[in-house]
Amino acid sequence: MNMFGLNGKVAIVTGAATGLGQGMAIALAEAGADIVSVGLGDQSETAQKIAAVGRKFLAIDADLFSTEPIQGVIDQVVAEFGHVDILVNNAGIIRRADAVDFTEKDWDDVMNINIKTVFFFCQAVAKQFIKQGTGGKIINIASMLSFQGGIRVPSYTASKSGIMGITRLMANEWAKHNINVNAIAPGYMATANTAPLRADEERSAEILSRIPAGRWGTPADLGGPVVFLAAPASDYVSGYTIAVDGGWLAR
Ligand SMILES: NC(=O)c1ccc[n+]([C@@H]2O[C@H](COP(=O)([O-])OP(=O)(O)OC[C@H]3O[C@@H](n4cnc5c(N)ncnc54)[C@H](O)[C@@H]3O)[C@@H](O)[C@H]2O)c1
Ligand SMILES: O=C(O)C(=O)C[C@H](O)[C@H](O)CO
Repeated sequence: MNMFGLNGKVAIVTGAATGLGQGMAIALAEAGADIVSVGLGDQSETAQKIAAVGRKFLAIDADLFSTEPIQGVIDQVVAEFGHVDILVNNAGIIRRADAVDFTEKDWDDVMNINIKTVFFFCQAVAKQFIKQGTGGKIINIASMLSFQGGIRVPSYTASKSGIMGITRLMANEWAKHNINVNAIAPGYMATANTAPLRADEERSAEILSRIPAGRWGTPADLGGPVVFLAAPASDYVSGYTIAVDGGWLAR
């Protein structure tokens, strides 16, 4: 068995049209998986990059603000490929304002997409893994702010700390079905999510000065960790959140 091989596996990646999701989708495809990208926006760039690797690609338009599309997505994937093996819950949003000014809408919007939908996507795919009798791999995208408070991102911090907690809970309950649930906590990565931070010279310099690697992360930096957590190599890793942060947390 190739410990890092994903040949014959089907991976659902949410929010893979851009950024970290696209980077992880490419890495999973390079390891042999066929890719289903679920989310909003133009998926053509991801489609092109997966085709270049020689794997199958299916784009499904779905607004993950609501849990409503989830079962239909799984049914469509099973109809197309016959099975699903890997779920990467990557789609997420951030809203920034001081805690004293933070609105209820910004709280609810972030919590809906970043944690409620993630939990119910995990639940639906776990039911499918159990039905298949194959086990499976779930990888949730957390953040440095699963471990730290941060500033001006109250609902984001709540959602990403919550991700670390429910990742452990689901791992505990579903290990008996050979389902591994783990998370990746990216550090400060150069994507649309952090564009306002990188545009602010002072904040950007402050962040960079704290990263031992001396640079912002890139989508490709998540490739190795996501393939590890999707592959047989991590079969005994359960409920863990791996920081991929250029040393930020260790400092
Ligand atoms: N960039 C960072 O520094 C960083 C650090 C830690 C964690 N993260 C997390 O990584 C994940 C990916 O973010 P990114 O940095 O690549 O930014 P991004 O904005 O490029 O990616 C977010 C993706 O989620 C999708 N999405 C947003 N709302 C959606 C909705 N309602 N329905 C379906 N899809 C939706 C977007 O279309 C997009 O493809 C997020 O969960 C984010 O919180 C990012
Ligand atoms: O601190 C902020 O404003 C962020 O943007 C946090 C980053 O997006 C990221 O989640 C850090 O891991």
